[in-house]
Formats: sequence, C-alpha cells, structure tokens
Amino acid sequence: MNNHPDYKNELERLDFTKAYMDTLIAAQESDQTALKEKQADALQKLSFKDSSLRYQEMLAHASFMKMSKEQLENLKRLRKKPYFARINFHRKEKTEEEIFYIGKVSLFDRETQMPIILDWRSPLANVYYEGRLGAVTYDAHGETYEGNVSLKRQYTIEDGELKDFRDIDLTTKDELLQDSLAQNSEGRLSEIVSTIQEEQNQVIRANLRKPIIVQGAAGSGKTTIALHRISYFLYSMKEIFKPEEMLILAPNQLFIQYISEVLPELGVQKARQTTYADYVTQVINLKHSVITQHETLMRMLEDENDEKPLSLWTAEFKGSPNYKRVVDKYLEHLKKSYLIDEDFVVAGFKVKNGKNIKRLFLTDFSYFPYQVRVNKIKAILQSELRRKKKIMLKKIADKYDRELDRALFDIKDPDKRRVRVSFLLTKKEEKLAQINREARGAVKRYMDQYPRLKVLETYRALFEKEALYEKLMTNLPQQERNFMKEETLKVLSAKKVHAEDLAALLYLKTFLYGIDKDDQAKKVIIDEAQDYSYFEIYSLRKAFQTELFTIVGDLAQGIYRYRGLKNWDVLKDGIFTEPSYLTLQKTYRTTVEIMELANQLLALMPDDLPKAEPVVRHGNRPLFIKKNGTGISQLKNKLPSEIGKGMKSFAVVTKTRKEAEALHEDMSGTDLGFELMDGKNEMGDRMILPAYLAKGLEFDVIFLMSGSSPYKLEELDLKMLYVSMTRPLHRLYMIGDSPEEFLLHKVKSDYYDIE
Ligand SMILES: Nc1ncnc2c1ncn2[C@@H]1O[C@H](COP(=O)(O)OP(=O)(O)OP(=O)(O)O)[C@@H](O)[C@H]1O
Repeated sequence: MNNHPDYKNELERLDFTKAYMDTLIAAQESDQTALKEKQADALQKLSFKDSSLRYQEMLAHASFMKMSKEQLENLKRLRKKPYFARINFHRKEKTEEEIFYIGKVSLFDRETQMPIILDWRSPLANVYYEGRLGAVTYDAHGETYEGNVSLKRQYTIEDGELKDFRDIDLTTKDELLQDSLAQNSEGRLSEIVSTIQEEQNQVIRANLRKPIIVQGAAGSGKTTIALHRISYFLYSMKEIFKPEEMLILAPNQLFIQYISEVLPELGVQKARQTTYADYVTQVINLKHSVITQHETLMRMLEDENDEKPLSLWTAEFKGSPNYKRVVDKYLEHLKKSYLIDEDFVVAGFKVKNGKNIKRLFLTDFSYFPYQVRVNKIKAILQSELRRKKKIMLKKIADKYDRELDRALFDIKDPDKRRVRVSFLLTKKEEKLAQINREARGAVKRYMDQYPRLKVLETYRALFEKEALYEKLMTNLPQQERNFMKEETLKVLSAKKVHAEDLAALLYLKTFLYGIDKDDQAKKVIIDEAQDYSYFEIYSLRKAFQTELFTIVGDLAQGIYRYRGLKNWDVLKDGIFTEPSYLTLQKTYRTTVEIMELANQLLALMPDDLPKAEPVVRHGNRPLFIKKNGTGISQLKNKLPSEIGKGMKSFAVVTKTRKEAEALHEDMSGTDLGFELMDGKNEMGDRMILPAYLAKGLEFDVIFLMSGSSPYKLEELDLKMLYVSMTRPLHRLYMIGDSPEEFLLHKVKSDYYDIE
C-alpha cells in the first residue's frame, strides 16, 4: 500500500475527514473558545498542498452545523471508520470526474452541500454495489442519471488509521468480504455495509413501495439483508416513515437478542421487534398462555401417541386458506346480527329512520371495523337525539301554548276555563317530562340491539355452537371435525390457546375492533417466514393498512412444515398484489466443504430447491467421530485445538429438546461450561440447543450430537439436519454411534471424513 501512487493522497484525505469530524464534534460539545483552539490546531496539523485552502475553508465552516445528540453519537462512532469505499464517478452532464467516499452515514460540507462522505444508502452509492466498472446509471429523485465509474476502491480503516486499501474490478476477488467472513462469530449479527454483494444489494434496494418475498439459502444473509433493507427504507423515506412504525417479527426472543446488536448500527433500533405470538397476545390483550409451535414440534418428535396425526392435522388446517374461508363464513354470520333497521323512536317521535341507520352502518362506515361502526352509530344517535329533543320539546311546548291561548280566549266560562287551562298545563308538563325521561337512556336501549362481541368469546362461540359449527365445517371429515372442536374447547377451558389459533384471533380482532394506533405498523418485516402459516401472514396483511411487507425465508429450513408455508406462491397469488420475488443463492456463513455436505441433504428434500453456492472460503471437511458413551469426551478432545485456532463460539446441536437436556445433565460434572439454551436465556458462547432453536443462529464451531432419536430419512428430519449443519462459520463435527445417524450413508463419502 505504501508504494501506491495514491497513498499520500489517501492519508491526507483521511486526515482531513477526521479533522472535519473533530471540529464538528468540538463545535457541538465545547464552548466557542475551545472550538477556535481546536480548529487552529486541526488546521496547523494539516499540511496539504493544493487542496489545503479548500479544506481550510471547509473546516472553518464545519462549526455551524447543528446536530442532534444522536447524530453526534453517530459521528463519534463513525470517526473510527469514516468510510469503507470510494468511487471515481463521471456524471454525463459534468465536465470532470468526481471522487466520492462511501461510509455508514453521510457528511456534507455545509457551504457547498458537497458530500464529504456519501451515505451507503444514497442513490449514487448504488453504483458501488452494482458489480460493474464503466458505464452505469442510477436513479435519484425520480430521474435517471448516466455516468461512468472508473475506479472502485476499498479501505480497511481501524481506529481511525488507514491499514490498507485496494482497487476492485470484476476479476479481483472481494478481499474485504473474504476478510470479513474469516472473522469469528461473537454470537451477534453484524452490519455488512462495506461488503454487501450484488444480489443482496438488489434485495435491499428492490422497489420500496412493493411487498417483497425473498427465498434464500441458509447463510445467504436473509436476516442481515432484511435489516439493511429497513435501514435503507428509513433513509429513503424518512419524511414518511418513522422507525417506530416498523414491525420486525422474529421467531423467538433469543433471535431478537441476536439481531439487536445490528440495529443501532443501522439506525433501526427503534423499530418494534417481537414475535408473532407475542404481538397477537398483546394486541388482543390475551390472558391465556400460548402453546407454541415449538412445543407441538417437540411433542411430535418426542412423544408417541395416537392423537398425533389429528393434532397435526388441526394445526395445519387452522393455518390454511380453507380455515380462513371458514372464519370468513363465520364473519358473514356475525355480520347479520349487526343489521339493525328499526327506527329510532323517542316518546313517539321518529328521531332517525331505521333504513338510514342501516345505510350508515353498511355504506358510510364501511371502512371501519364492526364494533367501531357501532360506536359511530351511537355517537350519531346521541347527537341527533340532542338536536331533535330540543325541537321535540319546543313542538310540545308550542302545541300546548297554542291550546292554552285558545282556551284563554275562547272559553268564556271562568270555571270551565280554569279547569281547561289547568288540564293543559299539567298535560304539557307531563309531555315534556315524558320526552326528557324517554330521551334518557334511549340511545342505550337502541344500541342494546347490537351485539357486543369480544374477540376470544366470539372465537370460542364458533366451536361451542353445535349447529353453527357443523354447518361451517361441513366439508371436513367427521373424526377431524370432532377432534378439532373438543381439543380447541379443552385448551380454551384450560386458559390456553394453540399458536395456530392466533391467526383467527387477530383476524377477528381486526374485523371487530381494528388495530389500535399504537400497535399499527406501516411496514412489516417477517424473518424465517417459511414457518408462518398462510392464515398468519394473511391476518397480518389484513391487520395493517399496508402492503409493505419484507418477507424472507428458506423453504429448506421449514421444520414446521406441518403448519408452515409449502411454497411462496400462495403469498404471491392470494395475499399480496404483485410482490417482488427474489432469491439469494450465494451463501456467506460457512465454508465450501460444509455447504457441500448440506447441499447433499437439499437434494434429498422434496422441495426442488436449487443448491446453495458458497462464497469461496475453504476449511476442513465435516468430521464424523464415533461416540464413546455420552460423546462428551470426544467433544472435549476437540475443544483445545479449536480454541487454539481462535474459535470463540461453540454449540452442541441435538435433534430434540429432551436430548439437549439429557446432554446438559451429563455435562454437569465437567468444567466445559456449556449452557442449555431454552429460548429465553442470554446467548453465551458455549451452548447446547435443539435444532429448532438453532435456526437463524450461527457459531464458529458446531458439534452435532446424536441421541435417543437419530435423524431419519424423512422430510422433517432432513430439514432439521440441514438447519443444524448450516450453523457453523468454520467447523462441523458429528458425534454419534454411526454415520447413518446423520444420514451420511445417503451422501457420497468424499463430502465428509471419519475419524
Ligand atoms: N455480504 C456479506 N458480507 C459479509 N458477511 C455476510 C454477507 N452476507 C452475509 N454475511 C454473513 O453471513 C452470515 C449469515 O447471514 P444471515 O444470518 O443473515 O443469513 P440467513 O440467510 O438469515 O441464514 P439462515 O437462513 O441460515 O438463518 C452472517 O454471519 C452474516 O454476517
């Protein structure tokens, strides 16, 4: 690097950028005298030749910029690594080529508005990520600009010091990416702005106004890219969307903890992060506990009982389009009870015509949920009554006053007149009192005709009302129909709900009440989307008045297939209009050797998914080790050498939860320090966990440990094994009684070694 003709310039540029930042920071933090000193100091240190005047001017102006506390914090962080790349770009309309430095956050010269650092999310930065040198176009503010990129350069900057830089073109391999992939996992996901690859960039920047579905192989960066897309989204649409209006749905709390570290880096930490079950529970204020899909899966793997097929059938049915249709029919039935067309009459006066009331309900208020419409009608009747009551009272008063006048003038006989007048006065008082009396509570009496449906009770009623249930479920086989009814009611009575009931509950809530403002989302990000049922995604789509969904997943990891999505087409046809559909084929997490073995499993699955293409990073072939007893001593043998190679995070992955617990128990006498992961505890760097919890996570070294239930040649087991095998960054061991326990007999022997 030192011999590079640009070396000096690059050093100067970095010095200038840091000096500019220092002045900015000082301007925000210190008083004016201190700032002047700082500026003078910075100027003295910079000994530029040609550009010095210009830089000096820029520095002098820096102090006028006003920043928020958050921006200031960002700037301080940024100073350690102000940028990671540069492009030389010649825009067609301009006479000269310009140099742009690209970093995590933009920095502008206050005077000229020229960027000192260009934000990675800015339109122009796109040309850096798109693979080509030469003629390029980019879109900004609705226009397309043409130009030419003559140079792309990457920088390694650590703690503000320039360590290295190199130019890239199509033929050189991306060393920055290689370096970054060779690093060890700290048990957290990190931002990757400096090494985003072309196909990933396409996902990040795909049309922001459309829903997007991404099928990506294990380790292709789906989670990472989904988070970068939010960051890009917030940057591009900052005037319209706030981070709090984003909803990120992750599979479990552990996962949320795992991604949380990337969020501040990307400026999206304020986005709401939760699980589907937690979200629905909160939105409908559900006090029942949820029987999660993990529990169902574990029961399926660990228990042998006769009801298994029926309970799985129920779980699958409750997520299906057919069940959604049943609930829709139920809603049709419920809707009828809201069709009130009686006149609203008070003390003999028609305050509001019944037909009008019905029309308001069905037409004018058709955009509102049903219970909200009821409240609207109530408000209308109240104000109408208030207005009409005055008229009614006046009418009565006038009528009797007229009659009184007549009596006073027409009746000549004083006795008769007195009697008549007194009669009329009493009558008048009575009538007025009657109106006042009847008006009180009249709206309530009228409104009592409307049903007052609560979400959970209404759902329960679907199963409780015998005739209705039979009618709505008429197409289902008898045994399944009976089982579903009894099971659902039994669980509800125990103050629980199955995870599979949540979609219908959210759907009902949306229909009856709508989603409160605080729980609304303007953009929804669903990770591990293959585990969602059709109805779950549908329920979310209906709950929010937006199509802006980013949905990422991998069908090959669909271990909840009994309930989850079997293909993406159902979403493409049935839920979203014209979603973008993209695939991520290249994988970054693990080595070629590990991915090649995992690819063998992919070939055995029924989904017909393309093989993942590992980015070229080599390591050892996966190793099978014969177990002696619990297998703990075999594991222990391997640890020192891996630690010696710099490996930091280790996980033992079992097939079932029971196996993980048993292994943890067996290890309790040792000093290995492996913790059992239960989905709630903190993430450590030595964990024992079942495959379903490992999904989405990564560790430097993975030990697959066989236990009481070896992997079978079935779709579910293949998928669990695939998930487990694709977790390591560097090394995969399989410890068991025989290679068959990991289905290795179905794989060519040159994909693994045996110790
Ligand atoms: N362009 C990239 N540059 C550097 N690292 C990357 C890049 N893309 C992905 N990675 C790394 O690859 C690993 C896998 O990414 P991520 O967990 O987002 O993938 P995924 O597709 O969600 O995986 P899975 O489906 O297996 O959970 C992470 O360590 C991530 O930092």
